[in-house]
Parts: sequence; structure tokens; C-alpha cells
Amino acid sequence: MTKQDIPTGASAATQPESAIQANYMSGFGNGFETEALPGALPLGRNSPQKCAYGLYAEQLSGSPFTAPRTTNERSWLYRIRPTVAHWGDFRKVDAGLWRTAPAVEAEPPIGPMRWDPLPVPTEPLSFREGVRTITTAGDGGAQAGMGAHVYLITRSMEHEYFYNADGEMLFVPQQGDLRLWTEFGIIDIEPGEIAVIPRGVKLRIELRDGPARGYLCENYGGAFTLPERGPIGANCLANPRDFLTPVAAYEDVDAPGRMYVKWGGAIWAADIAHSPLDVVAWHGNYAPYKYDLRRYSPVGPVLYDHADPSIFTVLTSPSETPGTANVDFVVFSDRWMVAENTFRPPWYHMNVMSEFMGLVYGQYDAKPQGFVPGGCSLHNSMLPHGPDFEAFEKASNVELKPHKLEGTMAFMFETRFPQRVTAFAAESSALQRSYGAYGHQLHKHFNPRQR
Ligand SMILES: O=C(O)Cc1cc(O)ccc1O
Ligand SMILES: [Fe+2]
Repeated sequence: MTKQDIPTGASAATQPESAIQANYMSGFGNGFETEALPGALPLGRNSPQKCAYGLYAEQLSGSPFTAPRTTNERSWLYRIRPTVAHWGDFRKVDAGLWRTAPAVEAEPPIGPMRWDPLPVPTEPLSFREGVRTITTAGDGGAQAGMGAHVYLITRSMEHEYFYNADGEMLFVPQQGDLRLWTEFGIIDIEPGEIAVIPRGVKLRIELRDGPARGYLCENYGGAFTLPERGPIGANCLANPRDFLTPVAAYEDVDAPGRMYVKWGGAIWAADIAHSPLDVVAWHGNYAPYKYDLRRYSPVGPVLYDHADPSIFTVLTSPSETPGTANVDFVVFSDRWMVAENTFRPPWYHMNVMSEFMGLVYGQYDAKPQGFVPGGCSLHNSMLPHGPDFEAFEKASNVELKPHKLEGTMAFMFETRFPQRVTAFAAESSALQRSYGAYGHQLHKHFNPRQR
């Protein structure tokens, strides 16, 4: 990109909030550059003696300085005030129902668990107040594992800002559109889309069209990246050009506000006197992004059998062990089922990885009833699971014409670590207490006299 082509963004100082458009640049992990005022980005250097417009230069490092190029992530931010000037007298505040691994609160049952959608309450809840942790895995302090949460939001953050030092946040909206006003620019997301906010990126979350509910994966480990495609080649699955990163947009707001930081498993708050979303220009490869899951191009068996669900990986957070993800984000979206002489839904299985699932819309083929949009399920490490009675009987007897699964969007956060349920999730009235017995309905068909 040449200097002339640098995308420019919005300034909240000059436009009414409602008129501000979210604009994006395409690509995954690119070295982006964007400025909301012409010439705000220094040319050919990161740290000039004086920055244009009296801005401060600040580097945000998402990886160690010395990480190999493929995993080295940092951005340079040119901002009205450096982050230290947005710092206040922090004190711990009530973390509500947000938990961080290790959270040893409830004994996880040795069996599958499933929850109805958590109702969206009428009381005012900002994003930070509305996070309900369902499971935690690994150890946040060791930068390994994840938290799987449901968020319920009934009010926008106003002069309130938040960043998460404990993990990267993957938002999966299920109901209601969100505007993520980040330091790097504005991201609008709706159900069917996702957004990833890297560790340390400040933001304010606004509602767009009423209350919102969705899922949140808090990834304590290595940053989400695209999975290798191996023999699939250069195309399909999630294509890099469909990932969108916002152009620079800034607020020049001097007004009392509050900064919240999730750090060390606790939530801290301080009063501040100005908006920290004051980045006028930035460049680098450490930045938030969004992706429309409906753009995902699934690859699967075109003759027979059911492939492992890893074929539907959108993003992966690798661990130090090759092929052993800290977290995989996997999506089960619209696709044709064509396999011949095949039991087409997921097979019965046990897995060393642990599987947290959610449903954005539609129906999931292994669990046609009971697993409903907004609900979630947990199939923990090495515990048996598979299609329920209804799914088994149907898939074993149906005529195997090409059949399209349509209007469906289920997903999985799959981690190498066993998941612990929180006390909230274990005691919730949304817990389907009889789910653990679904396997008992699968009765014996065995007849040694009939092949
Ligand atoms: O358990 C699940 O429903 C998720 C899943 C789907 C699939 O197609 C194969 C394996 C698997 O774990
Ligand atoms: Fe599974």
C-alpha cells in the first residue's frame, strides 16, 4: 500500500456518533497502516523526535520482541495521550460472574452437560457486568487455556472503557448487533459474524439494536491464527481476504470516565479524565478484526464417511505441541451432505480434547432437539458423546440423497485442557439436568442372526 492509499477513518470529535461508519481493510495478519488525519503516520520510521499533530507514539507488543517472524505481533499507535496518561488509581472491583482458570468452584460431573439459553435480563448490564463464565480450562497465569463465557448486554458502555490483559477475546454474537469502539477503529458485528480483540486492546462496547447475547472465548494462549490448509491448498476454509480490520478512528474526548482492566484474573477500575480511544493513526500486524462466518467455505467428504471436525476449523490458537491446539474455533455451517452409504451426522466418540459448543441459529444435526440457539453444551475430555436417539434413528434410515443443511450455525471451542464448570453454570436453572442420560435412549439393535 502506498502512502497515498492509506485508508483514513473517522473522528468522533468532528462527526455525530450515529453518522460514523465502520470501514475496514481486508486481509489476515497483514502489516496494515491507516490514519484518520492526513500525515499522522510517520513516514519510514516509528519514533520521530516529534510526531505529527503533537501525537505520542506507543508500541503495543502482542508477542515477545524476539518471537519468530511468523508469530511476531506488534503495532505502533499514534495517540493523543500515551496509555500511562490514561492510568488512574486502580482498585479491584467485583468481577461479577466472570471467572479465570484455575477456577475450582464446582465438581464437574463425569458426563455431558447442556444448558438452555441464559435469559437476557431487564436490569442494566454492560458488557463487563454481563459476562457469565460457563467453563474455564488451563491456567490464565500460565497463558494456557481458555474461558468459555456467555455475555448478556442490556446497556452500552458510556465513558467506560475496558481491556483484557489475561486473554484475547473472540466474540460470537447470537442475538443483537454490537459496535466495538476499539483503539484501532470501529467494528460492527451481528449474529453470523465474529470479532477478535487482541489482548491489551482497549474498547467500549455499544448496543446497536436492543439487548444482546452471545458467546465469548477468552483465549489465554497463543493468538488465534488461520489453520494450515495442507493438501487442501491455497483456497477454501476461511480465506484471508474475508477478515476485516478497522481503519483508524479516534475520540478526542475530555470527560470523566472509568477504565476497567481485567488483569491477573481480577477486574480493576480507575477514574480517568479522557477517552483512551484516542489513536489517530496506527500501523502493524497486531489489531482487532472481524469475519463473517457465512463466508466460510467448508470442505468435506464428497464420496463417503464423516471427516474429523478439524476440517471446519476457522481459527486456531496453537500450543507448543504441534497439532495440539490450545483452542480451536470450529464452525458447523450450511453445507451439502452427499456421502454415500454413510452415517452422516457426527459419529459416537471420545476425545482427549474437550468440547464446548454453542448454536448461533438453526439446528445441529447430532442434537436436533434440546440444543437450541443461545444454549451451550460441554463434552469434556475423554467422555463419550454422539448423536441422540432421534438423530441416530433418522440418519440410519433416511434415503441418502444429496441433502443441504441450511440455516444453521453451530460452533465449538475445542481445547486440549479439560474444562471446569463454574459454580454459576453448575447451579444455573438453565442447566438441563437430565441431559446426561440421553445415551440411555439408544437401545440395542444387535441381532446375531441378521447381518
Ligand atoms: O461432538 C460434536 O458434536 C462435535 C463434533 C462434530 C463432528 O462432526 C465430529 C466430531 C465432533 O466432536
Ligand atoms: Fe465431539
